Amino acid sequence: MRTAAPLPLAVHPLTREAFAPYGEVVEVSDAVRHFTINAGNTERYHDLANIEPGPDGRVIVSIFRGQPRSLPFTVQMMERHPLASQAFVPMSGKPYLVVVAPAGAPPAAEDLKVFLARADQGVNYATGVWHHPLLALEGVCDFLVIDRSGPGHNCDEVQLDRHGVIEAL
Ligand SMILES: NC(=O)N[C@@H](O)C(=O)O
Ligand code: NI
Repeated sequence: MRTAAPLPLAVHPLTREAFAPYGEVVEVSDAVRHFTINAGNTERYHDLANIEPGPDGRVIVSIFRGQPRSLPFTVQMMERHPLASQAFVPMSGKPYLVVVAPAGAPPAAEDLKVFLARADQGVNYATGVWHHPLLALEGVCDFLVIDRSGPGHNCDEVQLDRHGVIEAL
């Protein structure tokens, strides 16, 4: 059977509103609740992400050191964590790519949404949201990762029938 050519995927700027169907954006913003603490020294941007450890789960904090991806990048697979959320907060001062699809049935290439995240934006994938594994850019990058430790299977992977391709930023 002839395999369809990969579907070109547009790259969108990451905003809280656009990412809302997939989870939260962790960033400084006047649109989020914030207040001054520490005798005026510090501004607290409060409660930015819904961290869900899931049944019998424990929230853990890890660091992922990702090798940079090169463009064009072909999206061949997606994964989800059916039990818990997963957050990535960049630590290396570089942008990165986020590829997501709504929770539920395994996605087709047409369901994929690509965001370019700035170096000062983290993301929290809500439980079950399909996403591509870490897509670092420009160099080796560290990310603080907040996700789950606990019993049960918490990572489903699917191969896409039709691939997507991110040609350029
Ligand atoms: N496998 C693993 O912990 N990493 C993925 O979940 C990912 O989203 O990068
Ligand atoms: Ni993941």
